[in-house]
Amino acid sequence: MGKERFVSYGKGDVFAYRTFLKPLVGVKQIPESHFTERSNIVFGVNVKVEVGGKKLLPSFTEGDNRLVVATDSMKNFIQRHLGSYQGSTIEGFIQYVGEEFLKKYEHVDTIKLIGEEVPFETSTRLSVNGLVESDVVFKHSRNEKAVAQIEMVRTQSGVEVVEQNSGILDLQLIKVRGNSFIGFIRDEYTTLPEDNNRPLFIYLNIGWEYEDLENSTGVVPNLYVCAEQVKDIASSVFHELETPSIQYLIYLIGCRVLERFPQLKEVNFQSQNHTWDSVVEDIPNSEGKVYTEPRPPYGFQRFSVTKEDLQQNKEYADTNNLFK
Ligand SMILES: O=c1[nH]c(=O)c2[nH]c(=O)[nH]c2[nH]1
Repeated sequence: MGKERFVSYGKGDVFAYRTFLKPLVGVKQIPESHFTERSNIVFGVNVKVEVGGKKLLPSFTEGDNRLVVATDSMKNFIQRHLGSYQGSTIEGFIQYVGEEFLKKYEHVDTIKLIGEEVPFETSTRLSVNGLVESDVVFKHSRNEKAVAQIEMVRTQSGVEVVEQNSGILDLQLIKVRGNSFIGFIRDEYTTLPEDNNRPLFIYLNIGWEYEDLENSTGVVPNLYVCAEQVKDIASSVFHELETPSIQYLIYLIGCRVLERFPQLKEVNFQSQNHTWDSVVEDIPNSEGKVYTEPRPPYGFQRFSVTKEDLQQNKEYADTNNLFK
């Protein structure tokens, strides 16, 4: 038997904004973060949907559109379901859309949804008590954003989730001192000098997977992992560590995330090195320097950290008195 042919189609950049979605309150507090809740006064999401199934084959091979749900209708389906969604998270929303879509269109066997946050930050306003957060004006943010993905298949008994993950995209952090990169292989190809004090600028995508799928939706807020908190863990660990490399930094960030959130089974990383190039090394009476953008190309790392890593790292930390 040959491999079954892969058939799918869908819609990208389905933007949907909901005002006054149910707030996410009651999340666990962690020492690395001030974050307490998401007001969800503005909830923005950019969804990509992809559906598949054997019955869609004739639409490709015969031009038979009888079982084609127009991708335009998929867009409407997603947007209208944001109006009826009762929860508070992107994960919960895309799971709801997936379940309802497979219920509505019985000839569709699989659905994959990616939801990227369209982030809005709070802004301040002047009140009689001084500066306070506005509850009506928000600032469109071009910084990092939360993301979630779910993949579901129809089975004989119902619908099964075959993959779920959450994450944060495009987190960009600069640490101005306390970073080295030394001790790497020096041979006939090496031109990079050893550096005891580099301005380390990193781009991070961080993903995480739950032990138990149920916890990913935020229905039990205390067991939901907020991207805002993972971001704060990343910057906190970056601050604490005299970084010998990005490789070791992301490993320790992963261990800390797993320590704070035992409901996760894995944390994974895609990092990029965008360390600035030096232009002015010595400024009189100043610790400062002048830098510019690095020349291409850029370096990158991919790594996943699991519970076993956390255990090993704990033993190491205990014997070396780290994180005290
Ligand atoms: O943190 C780093 N890891 C590397 O593997 C590497 N390679 C390189 O040229 N610079 C860096 N920095």
